Amino acid sequence: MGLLVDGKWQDQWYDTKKSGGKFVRQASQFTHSIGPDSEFQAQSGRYHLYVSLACPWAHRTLILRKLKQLEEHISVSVVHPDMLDKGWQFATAENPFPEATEDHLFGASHLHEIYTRAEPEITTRVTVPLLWDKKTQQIVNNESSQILRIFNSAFDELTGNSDDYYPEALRSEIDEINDFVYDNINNGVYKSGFATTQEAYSEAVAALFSALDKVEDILSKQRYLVGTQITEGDWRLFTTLVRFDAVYVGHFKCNIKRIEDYPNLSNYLRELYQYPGIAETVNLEHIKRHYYYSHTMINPTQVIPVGPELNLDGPWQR
Ligand SMILES: N[C@@H](CCC(=O)N[C@@H](CS)C(=O)NCC(=O)O)C(=O)O
Repeated sequence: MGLLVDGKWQDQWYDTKKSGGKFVRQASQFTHSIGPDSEFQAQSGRYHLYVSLACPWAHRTLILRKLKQLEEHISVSVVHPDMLDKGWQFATAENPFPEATEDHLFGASHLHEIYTRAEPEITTRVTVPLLWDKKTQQIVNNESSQILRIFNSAFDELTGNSDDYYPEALRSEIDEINDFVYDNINNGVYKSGFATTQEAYSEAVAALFSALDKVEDILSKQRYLVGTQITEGDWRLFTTLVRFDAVYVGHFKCNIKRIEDYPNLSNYLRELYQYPGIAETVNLEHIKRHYYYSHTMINPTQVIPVGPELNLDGPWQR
């Protein structure tokens, strides 16, 4: 784990000293869009997505890529789940992992090489997801929430798929629930797990479970977060829920309850997991391995728990 400073890799864990033990997530640096008004046009085969199957932020983009039938238009490289002293690395013949790949574009050994290829003097954290433009050799975007919006609509003419996960009429409701879910749940699990003081941890975990209680209540009255229609808000929540009982309960100490203990959240989770195409985007082997093996500050033995038994394929009722 580390970051690039002036284009040089530095091995360094998140610095929580300045923030009283709290984990503060940094803003993403590349925020271009794709479309007629952009230098980045929607073209088949032009873009490449770098992801980790373990990462909830990258997972969202894989879900939209699948739902919007973009797989044949946007190629993908999948990093190895072990994110160690040089950050995200690619699989190699000596260091393979099922479903992890090499860097299909440049044969790089680490993801930070892709960032410095775009900007040799860059100072940044080296995160997934990352959307790369093969034509201009630039990074288009490394902010998952924006990549979702790009995938939702920018390639519709190419694919003929106009399914809309951010419909105009629901935008303000989606924005509102997204902000709440992001701050308290998506990022809330990280704020709990990466906290380095009791106070910071206790505060984050209380906010997390109060938010889960609120979402449980919403889902007791309606099928999806903003009503009867599935939207990006649901997919953004899903990628945290599907990791929760397997990793966040134990590794991040988010253990007041499990998702399985919430009747509506657990049924909703199973419904979304079984939505056509989604289960194949979920890789629990990468998920468990990444968190338990990479975060040696939290789990220095790197021992990966065997359980829990999950029931994602079980029946659901909504
Ligand atoms: N704001 C980014 C966050 C992405 C992110 O933090 N990804 C994690 C993996 S789950 C990462 O690559 N972390 C490496 C680091 O922070 O050094 C997004 O949503 O796209």
